[in-house]
Amino acid sequence: MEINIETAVRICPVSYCNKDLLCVQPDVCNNSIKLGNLQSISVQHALPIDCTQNTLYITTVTPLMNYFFEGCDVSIVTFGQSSTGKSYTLLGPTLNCALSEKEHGIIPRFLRQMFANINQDTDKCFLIQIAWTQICGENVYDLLGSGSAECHNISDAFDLLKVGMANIATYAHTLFTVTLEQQFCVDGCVQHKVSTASFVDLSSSEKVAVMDSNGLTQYLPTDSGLLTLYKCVWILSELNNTIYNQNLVPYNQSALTMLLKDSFGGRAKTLLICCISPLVNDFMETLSSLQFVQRAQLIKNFVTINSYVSYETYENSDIFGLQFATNQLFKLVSNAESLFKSLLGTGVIPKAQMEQISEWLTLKQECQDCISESSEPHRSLDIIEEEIEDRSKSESESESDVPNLIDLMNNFRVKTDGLVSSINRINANESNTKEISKSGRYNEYHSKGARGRRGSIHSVDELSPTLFKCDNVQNQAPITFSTKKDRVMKQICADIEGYEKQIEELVQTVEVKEKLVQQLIKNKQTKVNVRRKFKQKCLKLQNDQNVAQSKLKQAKSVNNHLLESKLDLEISELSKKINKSEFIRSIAEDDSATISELESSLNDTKKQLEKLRKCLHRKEKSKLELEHNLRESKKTSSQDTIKSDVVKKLTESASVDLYNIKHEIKELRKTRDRLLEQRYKIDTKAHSKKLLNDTEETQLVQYEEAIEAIDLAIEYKNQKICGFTEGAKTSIDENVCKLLKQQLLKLSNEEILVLLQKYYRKIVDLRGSTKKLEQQLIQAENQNETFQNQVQNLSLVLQRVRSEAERRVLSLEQQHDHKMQLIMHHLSQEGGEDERFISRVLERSKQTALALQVAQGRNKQIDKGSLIARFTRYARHETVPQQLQVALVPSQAKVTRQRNKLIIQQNGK
Ligand SMILES: Nc1ncnc2c1ncn2[C@@H]1O[C@H](COP(=O)(O)OP(=O)(O)OP(=O)(O)O)[C@@H](O)[C@H]1O
Repeated sequence: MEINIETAVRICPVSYCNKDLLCVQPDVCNNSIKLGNLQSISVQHALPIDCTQNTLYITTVTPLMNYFFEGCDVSIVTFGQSSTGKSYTLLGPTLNCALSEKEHGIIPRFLRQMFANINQDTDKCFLIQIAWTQICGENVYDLLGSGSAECHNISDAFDLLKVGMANIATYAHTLFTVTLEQQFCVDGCVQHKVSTASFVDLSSSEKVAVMDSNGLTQYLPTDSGLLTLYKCVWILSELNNTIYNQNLVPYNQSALTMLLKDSFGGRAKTLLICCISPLVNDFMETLSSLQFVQRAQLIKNFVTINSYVSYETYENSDIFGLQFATNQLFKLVSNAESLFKSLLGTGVIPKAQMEQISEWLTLKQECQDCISESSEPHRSLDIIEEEIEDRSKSESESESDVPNLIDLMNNFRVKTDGLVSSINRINANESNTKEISKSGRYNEYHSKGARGRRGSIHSVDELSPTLFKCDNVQNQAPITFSTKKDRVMKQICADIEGYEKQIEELVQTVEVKEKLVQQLIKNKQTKVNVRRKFKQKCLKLQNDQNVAQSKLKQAKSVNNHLLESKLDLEISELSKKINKSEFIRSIAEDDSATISELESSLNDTKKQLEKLRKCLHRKEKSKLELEHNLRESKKTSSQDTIKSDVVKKLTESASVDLYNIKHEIKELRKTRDRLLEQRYKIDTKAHSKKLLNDTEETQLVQYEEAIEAIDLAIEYKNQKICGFTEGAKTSIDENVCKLLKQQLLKLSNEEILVLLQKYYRKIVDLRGSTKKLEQQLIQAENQNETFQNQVQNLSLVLQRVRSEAERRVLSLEQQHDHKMQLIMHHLSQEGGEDERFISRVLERSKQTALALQVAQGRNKQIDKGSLIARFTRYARHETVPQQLQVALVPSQAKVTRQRNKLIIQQNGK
């Protein structure tokens, strides 16, 4: 669509109104500018002298928005003398005043309208990128500091505007671009439209008067960019052809014109806004600017819609759907964010809700930081995409080979189980060894207390109750936390190992494929020679056969039986030779298709390799991060210990008479040690016999409870020493406690004993079931870990089997091709077609025919798990020619196929 550059003229308002000093007047009705010399210049939009920013935008820019959303590039260029309002027209007065919407220039208004349109259109998916550069002479600088930036909403865009405005230099041309990418579904296909809106502020420049070819004075800018633009505009305006001869237009002479190529004589819909001064003193400048406008409006641009359709598959459409949904969510979130921010500003919201809102805003910011980490928006989405892709690929592969895989998996499971149980045995031995070391274990009792439940049994000299409390909380929480982290770390390490192995496999496969491709390419010419030679030979033999046949006819007609039988023999010999030659021609077939198939398979493998390397890189990064976290948490805990030590010293310094209580504690500790010894005896028995009888269990509980009671007593005394008077908080109501005490006092000794026995029995039961539950939990955890190991091992082994199989196929092909090459080379030489040699070739090629058939089915590996099928076909002895079998690496296992099942047998079994 050819469209002339559209022009608008805006006259800069002056503060005084002495009409005698004004040299231009807009004729709004006729869209012309009347000059003081009575000359009149027609333009598309002669704007009134008091034209507001809004009127200018609605009259000139709004129609461009439709072009933009249709997929056309649009360009708005402001041009004119210094201080005539070019920047004011595009942006508004200043950074701060730009906050007043009334004063907003074209760019903020355009952005606002664009986002309003986008928010209304729920059927499309949009992607917006903003860039802002300034051109100083021949240098181009980025004003945003980040190249182009993705924007999700108007506030993102305004933030960028502010960044750019703060960086603009005084005498520089600026180019602000908004790129809009739209995607939507049409008849199951995805339609894409990509359009760019450029906003160019051409800086004014000093002018020099020059005489043109007609003897008229022209004022030309001294700025190299503007001068080249003048030249381009003049040339373009003189060319009448719609398809301009690009070589005639000196776009390449300056950076500015190269950037504006599409705006002047290119594919954009362009609006040129000329800002002029009405003052008599500025008349020559005004005239010069209007002459430029006159020239520019003669230029025809070839406006095109930038759109294309991608025929994405169902899965890809789904991805598109997901992207679309994500985009919508982004919009919703940003709408909510603006709403919340404005609500916060009003100050009328109750405190609790204010807190909720600010929490929401913080969360949103955290999410955004995650997504746009290192200026790579949607980076995490990419990762997910790749990983899903990988997984779905392997899932779909496994679906097609389910029966085979089940056999394979069972086989590997047995191996893995064996490994796991042997590891368990080793672990069990280790723990037994630990138990045997009595002193070690006994010390453990001392430090941990009964069943390790209490960490409070410290000497008074060591610890205060307050610290004990801190210790208890602080020691436990990080342990679980770091254990979790350790697990994650373990998983990451396993993943890294897996990726490294897969990469190693693939690197080997790539090497083999590359070698084969090179070999095939190298041998191509020899095959061409053989084909040509044997084609000629066939023709010659057919000729001889025809001659012999006509002789035979003659012999038959004269009943010459002797000649007849001789000729019959000759004809059958000839036909045999023809067959042989045909066959050799066929085995020297053109393998261009094979080469291209192999090349594309090579590319796929390389891509896969690249993906794996990326995954590995990501895992290594996560590992480093996690290691850093672990170091940090260790640091924190050591800081806590230091803190505890300081408090401890402070407590120690308190002057309290402790002697008596210390003595009591000593006594209590002695009793506790004796009880611990008894308890240890039973516990050792429990470990050797595994199970205790009821009496022993009761004894154990008795000891434990007694130890716990002593612990409490020691703890209480410790608290007393440290001046911690508040008694242990109990959940039982004080009145209930009193009541209970009264009732207990009424009981006789015997009754109390019975009560205690009942209490102990209950405890024993509870402990028994807790023990069972604990054991079950440990078992479940172990099982879970075993399964995870199995799955990981299986997928690795499967991957290795696949890669090995593929390499084996490739190496077979390589060997086969090498042999064929030797044969072809011989055949292509003079005298190489002697009978004995050809017969040998025929014999060999019969044997290799099946291998060739398989080789023709190359690249199936990409179509899900058929690689395994190929592998098994090769491994079957009856299908592999004998010569090639010798060259085969002896296989570790024999793989056979029965219906849909793969059966793997170890050699010699
Ligand atoms: N139409 C207008 N209404 C109100 N103020 C205007 C208008 N045009 C220009 N101004 C004011 O005139 C001053 C100069 O305008 P501006 O900086 O936009 O000119 P410019 O052509 O970009 O100048 P330069 O080429 O030197 O960068 C600014 O203070 C601006 O606010």
